[in-house]
Amino acid sequence: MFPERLDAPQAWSIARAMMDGFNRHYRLFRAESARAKHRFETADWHGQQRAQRERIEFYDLRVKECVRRLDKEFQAGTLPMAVWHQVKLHYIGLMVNHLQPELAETFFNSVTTKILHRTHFQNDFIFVRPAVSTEYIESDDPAARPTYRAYYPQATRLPEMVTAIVQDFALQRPFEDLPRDVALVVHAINARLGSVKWRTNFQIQVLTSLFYRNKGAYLVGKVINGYAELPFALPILHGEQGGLIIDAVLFGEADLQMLFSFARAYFMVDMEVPSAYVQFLRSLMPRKPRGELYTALGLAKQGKTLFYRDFLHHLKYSSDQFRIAPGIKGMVMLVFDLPSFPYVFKLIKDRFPAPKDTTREQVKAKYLLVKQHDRVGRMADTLEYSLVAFPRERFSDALIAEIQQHAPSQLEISDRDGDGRQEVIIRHLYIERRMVPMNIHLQECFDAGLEQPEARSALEHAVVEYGNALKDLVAANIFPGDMLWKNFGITRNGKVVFYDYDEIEYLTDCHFRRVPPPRSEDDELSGEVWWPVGPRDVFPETFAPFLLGNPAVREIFLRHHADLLDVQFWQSHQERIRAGHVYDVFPYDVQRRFGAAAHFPLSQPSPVSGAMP
Ligand SMILES: Nc1ncnc2c1ncn2[C@@H]1O[C@H](COP(=O)(O)OP(=O)(O)OP(=O)(O)O)[C@@H](O)[C@H]1O
Repeated sequence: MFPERLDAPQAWSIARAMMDGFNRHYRLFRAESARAKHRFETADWHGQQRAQRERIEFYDLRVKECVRRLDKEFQAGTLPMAVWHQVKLHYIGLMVNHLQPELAETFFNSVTTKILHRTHFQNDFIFVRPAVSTEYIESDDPAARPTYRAYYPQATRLPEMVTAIVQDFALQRPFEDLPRDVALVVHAINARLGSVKWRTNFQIQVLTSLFYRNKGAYLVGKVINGYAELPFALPILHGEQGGLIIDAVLFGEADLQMLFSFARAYFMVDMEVPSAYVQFLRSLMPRKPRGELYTALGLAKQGKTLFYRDFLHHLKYSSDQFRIAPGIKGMVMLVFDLPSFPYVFKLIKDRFPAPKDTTREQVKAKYLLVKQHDRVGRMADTLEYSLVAFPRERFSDALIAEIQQHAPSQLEISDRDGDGRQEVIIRHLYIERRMVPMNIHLQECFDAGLEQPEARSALEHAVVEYGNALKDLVAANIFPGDMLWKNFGITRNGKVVFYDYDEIEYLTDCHFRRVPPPRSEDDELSGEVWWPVGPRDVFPETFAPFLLGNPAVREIFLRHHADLLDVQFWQSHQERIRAGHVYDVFPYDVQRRFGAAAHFPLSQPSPVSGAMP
């Protein structure tokens, strides 16, 4: 029950201090995101990547700062619960006209859960559920920019309209040839809309901040005509002569999903009302959970909060049991899933068998490296949680036995909150999107029979995509370490994504070597590695025997990606990266590029069909 009177003298000051802490966080977050425009205009690619990496740390730093302040000024840890009740009420009052209330709630939770005991993690003290609505939030500031702008064609034609849309972003770098690019965009829109009649409500709505990431800026919006809405995005890049170019038009939910994929780095976007951005983006991608959209906008803590709320809701409305994930078990990670829920849960085992030579801390460091690095659409993002409780009755006994055997330090089974129900509490885990492991996918193709055209085409797609994934990782200065099929998964859209990070290295830290000539006939005949191998030595010639045992796979791989078996390929890219080159990796099919064929990046256009029949 909430108190009738707010009579604790410190409660208001504590709530105010927490809100100040959040406001400072969002101010810094927003300023860093806004600076992305200048970095883009001046082609400061290394700066952009550094900022993307560093911004991820902002949140935890501000939470720590705030906890320190509360301890110092209010001895927060010693206050009675009656005071915390009132702190929450005052805080709700402070959110009434706030422009980021949902983020402020999450910040409040992060701070209070560092101070209060776990038994108080309930809606009286923290925001288990949101208290404030995010609908129709607008800034009253006359200088504030709206969330999106609407353009109507009445007086103008489509080319003028598209030109105005692009020019309104006032990018401080000239376009190489804007009329040419606008003509290409208009042609694409006309081709897409076909001969439909323009209805009275025909308009184009565009989000007012560009979305920056790596070497690109993305203009995001939708065309509305009658009852139809067509989402679109225009990637703006630097052309070869240094001027700006519109590189393609992406249309529809699938293209946008690829742009906002969980396997890519977070965008930098200058947003005053993030919930309004999320609402707009949701209208373009209705199937993408709101949590993933917040994460894609760099608001990863909010993404985590929403994910967890969705997860608890799913648990309540499902009845299946957690089980060991299908596929080959990991030596380092213990992986389980809930069949009805499209994510996997991964925990680090307590011991690793030979030849694994690593520690829990090193594995965590590799996962962190991936979180902070550009994931180029090829490495799954992970959400990291501590002390997660699951209902015991949802765990199969086999899974409990598995955890007891391989990760006992991570497991507690108890009635933590004293409600008479046993819970499985996992000390530390990662959660990531579930994919179909590649070994299972390939086996399904073989089982269907490669004389079937669909199975053949699915196999071809998977193998070409696998090579592309390796090449995109190269472009991002990543060597996956363990390249076996089982360490890659295939997504709903047929993309191949890597998920096993414990042996990952920067490409520039590896030594790519040729296998030395045999010293004797014995060397030549032995099936063993007889030459000395250093910790980061890699021998590309040796990939074939363990990857390409199947003749059909081998034939496809060699046709498209034989260069991956050549030491020269790896060394030359390593040299370019060392010399400061930042490769382009496009979040869309390279065939979609207007100037396309002229310069493909490292990877190849994918064959069309990726799905299994
Ligand atoms: N995102 C995912 N989607 C579906 N299955 C997954 C996913 N991540 C892991 N798995 C399954 O769990 C298994 C083990 O996961 P992972 O490769 O991460 O563990 P590992 O211990 O690092 O493996 P290794 O022994 O190769 O180092 C995979 O082979 C796969 O079957």
